[in-house]
Amino acid sequence: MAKKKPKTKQSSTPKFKKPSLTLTNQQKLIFGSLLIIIGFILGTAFLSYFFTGKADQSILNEFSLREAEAENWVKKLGAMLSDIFVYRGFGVAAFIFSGLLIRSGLHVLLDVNHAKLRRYWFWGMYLMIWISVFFGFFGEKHSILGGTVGFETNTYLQDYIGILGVALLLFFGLIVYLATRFKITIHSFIALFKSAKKDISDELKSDSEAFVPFDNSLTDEAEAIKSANKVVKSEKPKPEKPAPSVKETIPEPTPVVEFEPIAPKPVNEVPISTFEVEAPKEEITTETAELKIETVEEELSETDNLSNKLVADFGLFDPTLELGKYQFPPLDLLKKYDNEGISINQEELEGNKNRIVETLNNYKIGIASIKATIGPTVTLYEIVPEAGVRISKIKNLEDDIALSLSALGIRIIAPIPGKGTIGIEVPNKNSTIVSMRSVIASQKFQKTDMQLPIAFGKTISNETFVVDLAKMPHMLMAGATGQGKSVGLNAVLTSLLYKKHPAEVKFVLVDPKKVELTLFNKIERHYLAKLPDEAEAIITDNTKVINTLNSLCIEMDNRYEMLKNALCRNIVEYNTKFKARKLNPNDGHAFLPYIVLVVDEFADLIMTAGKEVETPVARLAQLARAIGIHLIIATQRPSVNVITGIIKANFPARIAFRVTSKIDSRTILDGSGADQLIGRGDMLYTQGNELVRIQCAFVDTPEVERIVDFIGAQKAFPDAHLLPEYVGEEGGTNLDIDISDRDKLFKDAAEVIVTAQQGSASLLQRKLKLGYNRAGRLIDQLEAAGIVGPFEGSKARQVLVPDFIALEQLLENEKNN
Ligand SMILES: Nc1ncnc2c1ncn2[C@@H]1O[C@H](COP(=O)(O)OP(=O)(O)OP(=O)(O)O)[C@@H](O)[C@H]1O
Repeated sequence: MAKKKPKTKQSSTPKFKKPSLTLTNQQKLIFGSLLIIIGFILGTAFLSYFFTGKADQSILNEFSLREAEAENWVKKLGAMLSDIFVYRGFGVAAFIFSGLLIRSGLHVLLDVNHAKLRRYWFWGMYLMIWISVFFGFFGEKHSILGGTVGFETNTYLQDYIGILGVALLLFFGLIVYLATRFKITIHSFIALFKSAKKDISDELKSDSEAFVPFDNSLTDEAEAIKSANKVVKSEKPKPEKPAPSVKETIPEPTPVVEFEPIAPKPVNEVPISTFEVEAPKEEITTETAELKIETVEEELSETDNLSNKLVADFGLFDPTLELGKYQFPPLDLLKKYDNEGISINQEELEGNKNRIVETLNNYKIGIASIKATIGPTVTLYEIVPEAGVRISKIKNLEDDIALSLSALGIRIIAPIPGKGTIGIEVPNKNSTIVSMRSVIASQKFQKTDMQLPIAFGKTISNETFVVDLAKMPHMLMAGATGQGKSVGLNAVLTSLLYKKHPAEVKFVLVDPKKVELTLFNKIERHYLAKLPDEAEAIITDNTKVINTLNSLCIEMDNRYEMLKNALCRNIVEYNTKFKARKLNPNDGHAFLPYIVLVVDEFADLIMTAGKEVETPVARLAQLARAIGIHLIIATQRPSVNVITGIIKANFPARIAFRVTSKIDSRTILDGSGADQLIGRGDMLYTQGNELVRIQCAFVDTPEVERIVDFIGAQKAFPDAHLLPEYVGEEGGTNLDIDISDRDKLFKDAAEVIVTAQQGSASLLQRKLKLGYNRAGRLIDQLEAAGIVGPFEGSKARQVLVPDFIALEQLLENEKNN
């Protein structure tokens, strides 16, 4: 397939090329206009030949005689050239040649797109030969239209393949031309045919509607038929909602509860209650529609024609091609547990339900109905109270119900949002493990089209819970020690490793505890990002985190600049455009992988670095969503001096594992609940208002080890993904750099910077394939030469030279001084 061609690979690592045309502007003017004039003269001569050719036959041999006069509008030269090109050459198709000359002249004059010109010439010559052979096919009678080339080629071909053979060959030639030049496919023919058919039937329909007789009775009849049809349509049976697993109605006045057996829900089945987490469908549709409109508009432009051509020739740009043979980790690296799947303890269910009803009855609260939904660790009893019962009354009985059920971790949700019921969550005596394997294997995760899907675990209705980190867009995770945070982080990373190619996502891992994330060192060159001068990708030293965070801010600014130049609003649009080859890598564009920053112990960082950490984190959290940088921050200590107001405001997605106090719960979730969890991966998730209780998927260290070993053993990128360098406050430049001491690549570097109009060392690293130190030195030298401005913190340096000509002049002046 085209996208697997090694050719594409070349384009995936574009090198900066010097402009190949070395003509000066004056030379371009002279040469360009010469070509146009020649083309024009030829065109005139050819046209004249069809009127004056016969008369000029005689003077063709008397070219050198001055007195011999030609009737051609371009006189003797015209007569001779048209004899060569039209009569002895290609007939009417010779006009194409003069057209090509004029077009070439314009290209040289205006200095535009030479690659395109080569294509024009190729297809122009092709068409010339085809037209000439086509007219030649009709014999000597029309020899002037096909020229000698057409006639002779025809007779030659007919001797070998006969008339039918030549006709078929011509037809094939035409198909090749139409298919390649106009991208015509068999489908476009079918579509054309279909639309024509539809137009005709529409027309017939509108005609018949236009001829509705002015007979009232008839019209009424038609109306009646129409409305009858409508009724029939609207009476179509609606799809039935799945029945709840346990449902019972308590008849008045004394409620009697009949508990039916509760069937376990198979994994992946449509749940009883669904928590919509994925983005609404319309959002995606609008985005796609906007993209489509954009594409249609841009297709008109020149650049788009070129990119379409490139896509036709090489296929869409494939960022995964550099590691084309990369294999995703197989499912069997993850452990299968024996006690997976829900086992129902009928006695327990019955007992719990009776106790709930009794407790409520003791307080004179009548129940209209009760049903249970069994989850992996808790069972949700949904109660519909009798009319007139105050909800707050039930809410206040939380402790009493907990006492009567003699269970920890009872949570009352009154009312369940979006439902007219009250929920009582009661932990199961024997909880089941939700394995990472089961959630990764689920259809919901496998078939998802989310950008950064995370399979967290299972909801209370045993439904696999998958969310898109790209939509969150940042996540705060808190919980007391030993309640499942590290497992949660591993579940996030594992989900992404199972779904995203190394070229599509990069992790920046911060692990002050030095133990939790070190395993991921093995996939440094596949999935990790780091600062250019760092030996280790995983950051364990708090002081280094500050540099990394600031570097991410620079990366963010660079990406915004790239998006701005590409007229894109977010990373998805940008990458779509880049894949469609609408963005030129020579202009500083590149495929942007998502970057996920994971901080395992944020409290530790804030305690040691305070504002220095808070400011870049808040900045990233505020701005980085559109450009594909996402933050996941975990902490054991959810106190207000760790999770500050500014951090909280920018992390809408929050996860709480069990915490010890209501205050901690409130700090994370803005409400209680996390203090009533039972631990071991029992968690609450919120992305706004609604709280979802989830049993986090369990992934053990040996499983993660097997995954990273599997990935680590495969071919990797030469280095970890390099983030832009960040020179701390102590960093400065020595502006007295001697011209003779300059790097050999100084001029190339200057050209790269001026072309991209972006003064960043990382750009030089990418384009010229340099290490960090050399690129940094080059930037210093460029600053000394006055090509880029001074260091500006997190922003890219300003480029002080507007274009190539100014650069040439600047360097020339330097030499002369
Ligand atoms: N989703 C889960 N399912 C089952 N058991 C779990 C789950 N998550 C955690 N556990 C159990 O809890 C233990 C502690 O989990 P984990 O190491 O993730 O806690 P932690 O919150 O990261 O603790 P610390 O903050 O001290 O690192 C695990 O070893 C495991 O036995």
